[in-house]
Amino acid sequence: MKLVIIDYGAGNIQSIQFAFQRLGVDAVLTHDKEEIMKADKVIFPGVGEASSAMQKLCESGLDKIIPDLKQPVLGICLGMQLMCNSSEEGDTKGLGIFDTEVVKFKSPQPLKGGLKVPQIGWNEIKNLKTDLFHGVSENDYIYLVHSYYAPICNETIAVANYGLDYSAALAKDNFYGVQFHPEKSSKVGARILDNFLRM
Ligand SMILES: NC(=O)CC[C@H](N)C(=O)O
Repeated sequence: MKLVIIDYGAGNIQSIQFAFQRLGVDAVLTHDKEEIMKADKVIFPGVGEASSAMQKLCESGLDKIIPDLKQPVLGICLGMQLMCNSSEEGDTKGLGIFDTEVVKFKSPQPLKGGLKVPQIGWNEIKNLKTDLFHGVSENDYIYLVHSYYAPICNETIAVANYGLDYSAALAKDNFYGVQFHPEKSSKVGARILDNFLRM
């Protein structure tokens, strides 16, 4: 099984690579289009600011191939956000895989209970759908760091609440995206990555 992590200069890729190592799988870090297209599974990571990450992706030409990939693809955090139609962050046009627009948590209102933006820490996931969450329980905890979120939509496969319900994960066809960091989400995160490897 060949697993690649797309390396376009905007990823937290080493921690993801280590997480797969703990599952016994050596992931290849690459920006090579052929290698990405031939892989069995693809991870699309991302941390930082949306428009600069998207710019790097476009400079590498990878924005053209990702939407056409046929194997299971998992976007993580900013990777998931860039798979949506757009992000409010830096007024960024996304890859248009998930049919939704990423927006910012409004601070301090309407967030209730003095919630701070960005959300940093552990939160619960619920309304879990698809085999990505096989063996994961409703209200299990995952780890997140983000200021922007995808609203609930037809492609939502997990929900989190931070002042409002939003998409903790999205799926469409062979594409999956998680707003949280499975590589930093302890046993639950490891289970989700393992489930992805079995798709
Ligand atoms: N942790 C991150 O890199 C966050 C991604 C994105 N800029 C957000 O705030 O939602």
